[in-house]
Amino acid sequence: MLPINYRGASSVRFVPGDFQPTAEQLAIQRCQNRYVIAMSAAGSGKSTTIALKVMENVRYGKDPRKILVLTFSREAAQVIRRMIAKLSNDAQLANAIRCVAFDDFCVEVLNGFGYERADQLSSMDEVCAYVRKAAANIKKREDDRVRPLEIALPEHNEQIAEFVRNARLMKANLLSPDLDEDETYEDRAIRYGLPESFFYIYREVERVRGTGSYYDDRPAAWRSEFDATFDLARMLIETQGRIRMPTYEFVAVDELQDMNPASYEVLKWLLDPSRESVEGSIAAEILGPKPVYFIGAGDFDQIIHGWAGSNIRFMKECFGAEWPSSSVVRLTLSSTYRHGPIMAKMVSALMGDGSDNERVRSGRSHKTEVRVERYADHGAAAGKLVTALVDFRKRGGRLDDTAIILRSPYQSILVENALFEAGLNWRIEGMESYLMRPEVLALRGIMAFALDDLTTIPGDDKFSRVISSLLLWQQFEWAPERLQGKYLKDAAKDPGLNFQHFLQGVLLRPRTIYDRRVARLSWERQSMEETALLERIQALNRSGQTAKAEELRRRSDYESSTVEETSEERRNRLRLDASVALIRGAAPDAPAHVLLEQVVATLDMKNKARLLFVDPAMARMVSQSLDGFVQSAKRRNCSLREFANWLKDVDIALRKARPMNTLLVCSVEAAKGQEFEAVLLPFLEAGVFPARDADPHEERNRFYVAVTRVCDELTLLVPEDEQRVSPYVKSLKVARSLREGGFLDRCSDDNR
Ligand SMILES: Nc1ncnc2c1ncn2[C@@H]1O[C@H](COP(=O)(O)OP(=O)(O)OP(=O)(O)O)[C@@H](O)[C@H]1O
Repeated sequence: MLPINYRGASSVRFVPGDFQPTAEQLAIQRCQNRYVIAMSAAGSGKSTTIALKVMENVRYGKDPRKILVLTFSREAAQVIRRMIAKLSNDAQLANAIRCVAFDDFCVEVLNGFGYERADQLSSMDEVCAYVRKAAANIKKREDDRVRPLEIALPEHNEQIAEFVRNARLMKANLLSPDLDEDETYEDRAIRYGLPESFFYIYREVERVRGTGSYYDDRPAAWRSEFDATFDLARMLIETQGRIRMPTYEFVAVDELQDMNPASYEVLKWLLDPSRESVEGSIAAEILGPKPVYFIGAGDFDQIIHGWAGSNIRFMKECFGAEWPSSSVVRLTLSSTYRHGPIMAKMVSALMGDGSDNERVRSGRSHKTEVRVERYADHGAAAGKLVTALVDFRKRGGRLDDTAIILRSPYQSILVENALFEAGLNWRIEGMESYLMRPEVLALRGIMAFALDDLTTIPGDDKFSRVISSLLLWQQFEWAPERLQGKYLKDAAKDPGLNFQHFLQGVLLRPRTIYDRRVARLSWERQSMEETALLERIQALNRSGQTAKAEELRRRSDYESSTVEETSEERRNRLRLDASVALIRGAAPDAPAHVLLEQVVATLDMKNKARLLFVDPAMARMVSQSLDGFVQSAKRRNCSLREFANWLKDVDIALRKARPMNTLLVCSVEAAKGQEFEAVLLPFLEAGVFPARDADPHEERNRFYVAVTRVCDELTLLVPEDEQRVSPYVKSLKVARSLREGGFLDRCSDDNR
């Protein structure tokens, strides 16, 4: 049943009035059960069905403001909102319905409690500082004890990264940092198969973070990703729901496979009707609580957030276990409407058990073209991407409905450069443009300084971003307050001058006792202290205590003239100095890539990456990014000044890009929940996708998510050397699927 006016090349894939739900969708839409669960394949219309169900609720009188749609990414929340708008042809209605990512929803609820807002940390590296602090607290405490415990504290980045990952899993599983009654650390260690020391640190980090009991006045000081969900879930358990949660009459969760025990706890409270009477609504007290209706839709094969506690066992065994079975219905959506029969066959081959069982059928007669392109090296792959895009556009394809999906952020260097050279506009989701990555910004900052041309880095935010990157790479300790507030505002007035001052006067000058002391203060505080000192000296002089005044002045002079550097600080300073000298001493036409390679080596950036980035995979990625940056200079084959100016042009092009006629370059995570007329997947080779050391199961799911984003045209770029082709591309059995689908003539590759 698919009499739909399909529009092919358009991101609006149906005409609002013409849309006809399938029988399966109608069954879900009209189902009267209180809890509806639909687990089915990618593109089978889950989000669409959620949108239909939401509209059905509105049609039957539910206030749109009493409807909540939760997803697990902001992009996916946008997709549902757009679907509601399209299906209902009513943007206002779509805006009235709350569509929001789960953790953002929890942040909003927690902020509504009137606490001061917690700092939201976005990277593992930011969390790392707090782990170190907690480890130092434990060490100090144990050192003070007569019989200190033997606790192995994490010191190196890799240990800290492992700690952060395990702590996330514990939080996803709602494990309180405090021991239960009669429980010992040893019990916990045995139960969860982790060392005892993990639980000591977990407890201390959470104490420092101050998750704060609801009855406690102390709010959390900071939250990293998913902490808000954990905090809210714990508060709900602790207060037995006697806190002001917003109430809804219908709740939908898309990407249900990403639920974990913590998010489930929040969901349970949202679905618990007895809360209304707790809030004292008179109507609720007389009539009894109104039931809250629920729909959840997901796909087990799309679990790519195992580190955040998503797992099939929980979903199959625990999710909804306490709901009365008569109220729960599990319905399915068996056909995909995103892509045609060939893709459906390929997906079945990729995810199947080796048998010929179809995992998913296509409900579309419309074909999905599949191409496999071979490349000699990554530079050639980027060139082939551009050729494919230009050809696609010539055939009437829309770039704003096209995505290049990347496995790893460093891969964007070649891709962005190739797009720029071809005059194609792009935007980025789920990662940063390589131009804004800290290692590249640090190099651009050094180039700008040595060449004495800060205009090569455009944008009002350049000052703070370049300085933050340089501070990071120079391992230079500066209070975060110094990068905010007045100093930056002043600096922005004349960034060139201030940048020179910053490098010359701060990073390249040996640190004195005074520098070290004020590095921990804000600029305002430093200036207050300086004024106070002057006033004190003047007052002493006025009152005739000249010796005391002289003593104060001498002490202050001593502090500002006595160098106090660690050997590491000295090494880093000298390395920076040598890098600047190297650029300044080079001939004006010396090739950029040769100089950059020397600068990267002089600064020892690759080894430093292992020290700076907590996650080893991140350190590896940074190293690859540095190589990619040098390679892109080599491809330009120009002087450093020309290269810096060329980077400026790329930067300006990216800043100017608007969604219209702009293709998307994104991570798999950001692509999840979205779909595109054309999808291009470059660099599909063993060790790259699947990435080395990644969980193979999750990696295969990641590949599945990436390929299933396509509607009409899929381009897979693989190496010429068959041995190096990604095993996932091989499992798609492209040629076989095309042959069986009766489209062998369309196969541009003999990939079996
Ligand atoms: N009844 C239908 N007729 C035609 N097209 C449909 C129908 N239902 C859904 N679609 C289309 O199928 C495509 C996939 O739908 P949707 O995004 O809802 O799938 P999904 O299962 O949520 O996908 P994923 O899990 O990959 O995010 C969309 O383009 C949607 O418009």
